[in-house]
Amino acid sequence: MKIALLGYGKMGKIIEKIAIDRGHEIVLKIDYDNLHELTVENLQKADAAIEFTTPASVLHNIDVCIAAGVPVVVGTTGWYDHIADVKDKCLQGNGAVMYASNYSVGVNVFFKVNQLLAKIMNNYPYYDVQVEEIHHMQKLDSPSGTAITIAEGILDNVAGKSNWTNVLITDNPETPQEPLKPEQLLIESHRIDSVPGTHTVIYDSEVDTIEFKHTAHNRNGFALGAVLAAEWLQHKKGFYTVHDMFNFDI
Ligand SMILES: NC(=O)C1=CN([C@@H]2O[C@H](COP(=O)(O)OP(=O)(O)OC[C@H]3O[C@@H](n4cnc5c(N)ncnc54)[C@H](OP(=O)(O)O)[C@@H]3O)[C@@H](O)[C@H]2O)C=CC1
Ligand SMILES: O=C(O)C1=N[C@H](C(=O)O)C[C@H](O)C1
Repeated sequence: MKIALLGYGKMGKIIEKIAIDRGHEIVLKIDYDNLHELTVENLQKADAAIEFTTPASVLHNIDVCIAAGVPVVVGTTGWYDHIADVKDKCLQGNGAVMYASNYSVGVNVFFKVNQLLAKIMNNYPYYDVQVEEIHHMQKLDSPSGTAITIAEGILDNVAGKSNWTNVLITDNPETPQEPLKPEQLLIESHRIDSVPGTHTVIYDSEVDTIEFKHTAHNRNGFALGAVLAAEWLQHKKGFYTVHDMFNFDI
């Protein structure tokens, strides 16, 4: 398969290696310094595009892929308020778009078990629940997209929680913190060194604590999942999430 890489940063470089190892060819690489090469004509040289850039550029990049008729796997996070608009554009433009807050198999298993755990814990309202995420210092968005997906899995199943709220923990003890309402699900974000991504769901009661945790050791799992998604999306039309590709029903 011929692949266009939109974004050639930490993820783009690993995706390139994994794609080549799987027998694919990279026909276009777009980064901040050659944005003028992102044209419909150039994109049409590819069978699929894989997009890992920034929250500020992702919407434009998806638009160009739809205009070119090239399926696009979107990894960028931090744009999820626009999902409904992007879905409309994709369907109206007869495009093919897949998005996911996290493409790794391990995290997608974690998402599934998180929903099951939340269903069980809904019967025990004396446990309070919160989500914690830790990422590297260069991360632009908070909370992480993965933490949002985890929070949605909890909000769908735990009756005592109605919406999530985010606190980015800084080193500054003066940073004001709003008091939390009981129905708010806290997502605590930490930015430490070069951590690839750690997510923990914590159910806490007076008598004990249950911690459910996923730790990425590197970015290879995210990158492999994105390449698998491009293989899956090739020749399809429509708007998909990674859940359409992974089937963990038992
Ligand atoms: N869904 C998933 O599984 C995962 C998602 N992510 C998400 O992917 C995104 C990228 O992550 P990561 O690779 O670590 O980030 P990086 O900052 O390492 O890479 C982003 C790259 O995009 C480039 N860029 C900026 N603007 C544009 C543009 N308009 N068109 C093309 N390229 C552009 C940047 O160039 P320059 O540096 O010159 O500005 C940079 O090289 C983030 O949103 C992150 O949250 C990350 C891991 C897994
Ligand atoms: O920015 C990152 O690095 C990551 N972003 C994704 C997210 O926001 O959840 C996925 C992964 O955790 C790494």
